[in-house]
Amino acid sequence: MNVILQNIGRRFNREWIFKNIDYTFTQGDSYAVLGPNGSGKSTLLQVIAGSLTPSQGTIRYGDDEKPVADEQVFAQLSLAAPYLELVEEFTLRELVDFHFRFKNYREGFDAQKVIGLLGFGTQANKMIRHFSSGMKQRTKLALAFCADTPLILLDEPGSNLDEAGLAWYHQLVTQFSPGRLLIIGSNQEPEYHFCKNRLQVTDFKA
Ligand SMILES: Nc1ncnc2c1ncn2[C@@H]1O[C@H](COP(=O)(O)OP(=O)(O)OP(=O)(O)O)[C@@H](O)[C@H]1O
Repeated sequence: MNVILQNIGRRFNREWIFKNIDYTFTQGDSYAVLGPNGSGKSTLLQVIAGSLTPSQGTIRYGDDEKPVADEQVFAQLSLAAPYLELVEEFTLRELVDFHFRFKNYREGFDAQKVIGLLGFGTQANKMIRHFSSGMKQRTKLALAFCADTPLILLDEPGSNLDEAGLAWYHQLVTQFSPGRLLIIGSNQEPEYHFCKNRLQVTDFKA
C-alpha cells in the first residue's frame, strides 16, 4: 500500500506543527521520520494512521488502480507506539487472541507462534500488568509485525529495549518487513539505520 500526502499540515490551536507536506511513501520501502523532541514525528505518524485528522491537505492510500477506502485503512495498518497501551488485565495469550480478532495473522502464524517469537519462556504466563517495560515493548512490536498488514508504523520502536532486545527488533525488521511499507518515527539511529529514505519533519515547519 502506498501512502500519498498532499499538502498535509497539522496544527494544535494556533501552532502549526508541520505544513505543506507533499510526500509519497511507497509499498516495499522503509522510511525514517526524523526530528528532535517535540518536532512532530508522533503527530505525523498519527495523521498517517488516521488517528489524528490533518488540519490541511489530503491523504490517499493504495494506488490509482487499487485505492484503499478510508474506512478500510485501519485493518491494513499496524501501529506500535509508546502512547498505545496494552490491556493490562489480560494475560499474554488473552491479549494476542484479542488483538487478532481485529487483524489477520500473517501467513503461517497463530497465537502460539507469536508468543514463541517473543522468547519469554515461562514468563509468558504472567499478566501484562506484571510485564517489564521491555517485555511490553517487545509485545507491541510482535503484534505489529505478525499481523497481515501492508503498512507498519513504528514510533520509537527501541523504547525500553536493551541490547538483546534491539538485536531482536532488527531480526523482526529483516524477517517481516520485506514487501511492506515501513515508517519509523525516531531520533535514535539504531532504531532506523536500515531505512532507505529519510524525512525531516523540521523541513516542513511553517
Ligand atoms: N493534543 C495536543 N495538544 C496540543 N499540542 C500538542 C498535542 N499533541 C502534541 N502537541 C504538540 O505538538 C508538538 C509535536 O509533538 P510530537 O509528540 O508529535 O513530537 P515528537 O517529534 O514525536 O516528539 P518526541 O521526540 O519528544 O516524541 C509538540 O510541541 C507538542 O507539544
